[in-house]
Amino acid sequence: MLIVEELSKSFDGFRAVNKANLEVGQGEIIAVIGPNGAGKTTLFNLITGVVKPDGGRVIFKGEDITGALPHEVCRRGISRSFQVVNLFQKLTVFENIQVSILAREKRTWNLFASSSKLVRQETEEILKRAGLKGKEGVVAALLSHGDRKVLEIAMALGGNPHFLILDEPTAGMAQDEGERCIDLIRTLSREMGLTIVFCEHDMEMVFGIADRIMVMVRGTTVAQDCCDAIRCNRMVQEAYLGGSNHA
Ligand SMILES: Nc1ncnc2c1ncn2[C@@H]1O[C@H](COP(=O)(O)OP(=O)(O)OP(=O)(O)O)[C@@H](O)[C@H]1O
Repeated sequence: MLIVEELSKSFDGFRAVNKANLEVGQGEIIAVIGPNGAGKTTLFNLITGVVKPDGGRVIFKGEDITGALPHEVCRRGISRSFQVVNLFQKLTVFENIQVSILAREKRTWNLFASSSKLVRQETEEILKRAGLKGKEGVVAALLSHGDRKVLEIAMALGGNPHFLILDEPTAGMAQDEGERCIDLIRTLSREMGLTIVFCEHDMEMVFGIADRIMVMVRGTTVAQDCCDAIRCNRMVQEAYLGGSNHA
């Protein structure tokens, strides 16, 4: 479904992503892991058009989308959440989701216009799916950290994606919030058939949910394999897991 070939990006001569490769099949859950600064977020930025690559290609569903703008990437079915949560703080949970759906349809949200009454059914469905029912009237700024991150995933669903990219979805969450978020990711994969790529530092979560794992070190793909193979990969252990089998 997605092929990343030799993708590269430098910032002021520093190679943040260095000929990275990634292959993602339809319906897979792929974890991208690597130490701080390995280039995971930059890789996601390159795939989603937030940053333009210096070299390499991004092929999605057989089409070359290298360097496409974020809205074009989104229109093709790739949605994402960010490491730092991106919400409309003064809007309610319901309104935030509505905005994301209206944005997909190229309409703008206005509290006093008929648009606010639109897409209610789809908003309700996303609310329910994300487990945010009962919190629809809460202003985003007042949500717990976990709910804010889940709302961001719900907003990504507003783009009606086939492919979801999540940047550290459970970071900073309390254990119960993290478990809820993991359940949500599994549900999105199983029930909606979404293909999901995420990066995460919590190895328990990574090994518990991923079908396959891509390991990045200093901008480069050092391994891409199933969980068991990654766990046993000596190069991964030395480069990332500190030489011992922490995984
Ligand atoms: N816009 C930018 N300008 C300059 N340097 C950047 C920029 N974006 C990323 N970098 C640098 O590129 C490297 C890779 O950063 P990136 O955020 O992609 O790593 P990461 O693997 O996501 O790290 P973390 O796990 O800490 O989030 C870092 O050294 C970072 O400082």
